Amino acid sequence: MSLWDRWVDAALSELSSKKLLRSTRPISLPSLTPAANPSLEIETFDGPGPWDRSSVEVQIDEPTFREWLSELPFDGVEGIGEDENVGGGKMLLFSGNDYLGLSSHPAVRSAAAKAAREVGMGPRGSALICGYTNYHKQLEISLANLKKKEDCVLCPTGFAANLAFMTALGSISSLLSLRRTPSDDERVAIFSDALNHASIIDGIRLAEKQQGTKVFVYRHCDMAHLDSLLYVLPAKDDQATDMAYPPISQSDLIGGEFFTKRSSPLLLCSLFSMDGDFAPLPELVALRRKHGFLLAIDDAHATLVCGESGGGAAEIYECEDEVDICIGTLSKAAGCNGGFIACSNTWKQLIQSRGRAFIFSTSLAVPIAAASHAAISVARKEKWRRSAIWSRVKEFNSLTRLSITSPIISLVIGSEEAALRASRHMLRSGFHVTAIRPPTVAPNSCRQKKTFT
Ligand SMILES: Cc1ncc(COP(=O)(O)O)c(C=O)c1O
Repeated sequence: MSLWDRWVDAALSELSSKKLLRSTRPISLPSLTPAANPSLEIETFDGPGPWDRSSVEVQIDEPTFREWLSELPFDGVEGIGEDENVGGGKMLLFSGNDYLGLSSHPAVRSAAAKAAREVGMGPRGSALICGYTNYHKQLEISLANLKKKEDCVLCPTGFAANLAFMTALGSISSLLSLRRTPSDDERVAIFSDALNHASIIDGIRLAEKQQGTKVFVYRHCDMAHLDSLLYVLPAKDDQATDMAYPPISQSDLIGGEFFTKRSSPLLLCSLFSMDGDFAPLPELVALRRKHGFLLAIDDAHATLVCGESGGGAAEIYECEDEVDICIGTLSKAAGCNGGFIACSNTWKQLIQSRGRAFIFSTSLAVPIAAASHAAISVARKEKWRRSAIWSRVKEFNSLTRLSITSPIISLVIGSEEAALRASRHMLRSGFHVTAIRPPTVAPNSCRQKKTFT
């Protein structure tokens, strides 16, 4: 049992003694959809069908298109005259995150439609009150299997999943310092990549407000910097550093052993949404073995896209066992909506009892849970979808001689004006690509972000 497992156990005992431990009890709805009845077939195909077009083809009407163009700078050549037909109409989406095109898959549509017909949206309430059903449970099981974890917690969005995890994490030291504000050396040291997604950053800010954490930001993907930051933490248990994990005693929990290099969680995106680069997971795993931190990844862009069975970035590097917590979203390659945290049973209990973004939010509508479950099954079976997207990455590299490593292509252009001008050119050529600019990225690194879907 790791030190973190012991702390989570101790936090759960504390919650239990205060009668603050919460758990979900599913409401049983008629199980006529594949999400609730796994024996029902999910339709899959050996190659793309006409439905795949509808996930990338969108329609923009002319007034909207005209207004949009008028907000973008042009260099004289491209002025729009009052009477000029600017186009609009059909455009190809190069800006979405529906990497496998599952939002329009027949099995996903049918699961959502059947669930809506049978049960409507499902009980509207938070999961702890009445919003958790057999459909949600089924989805949690399939996500836990996909991520090779004991269990899973569903949240309304991926953003909420990061907030819920972080507040649960931030509650540990306050719970274990027994109502006192945790002293400096009782706080949990959180390590975060400089280019982490806004939801991780906001989650960390919330955790900081709970006064039980201290944050260290390391330079983007810079493992030497991370290693050096992990070393500057006071290691009070130096004689124990060769042990797999030092034994924990009551005085460890209460009396100031928190802020050691073993007590730090590390949070990062596995695939960074703005740069399209992967976190160096093998190096992180080596550092985890050296320092013993809790490794939590946000696998939002890699889930269903990476790995033989779509298990995400950790599956590529065969290090799923070394990832303690895997957070993700159902709004990208699953083509649906919602967030999740794949974790151990005990972490699930803690998140359900302390993760405010989980506790105080209405749970996913049942048709979304049913559709997401169908999307995961399809993505696991239709492996050709993953192969197709990775061959597009290879093709792009050989055509452009650029070396992108994922379906997210980030072309850094520089100034905001230049990025907007490039967007205008793409829009007029029929490609829906928007400029990414501050506050999403730094002022001088505005870019065109394109995604292969
Ligand atoms: C890395 C990352 N994490 C979390 C999220 C949030 O997911 P959701 O859209 O489901 O809230 C996103 C994108 O939206 C993301 O890119």
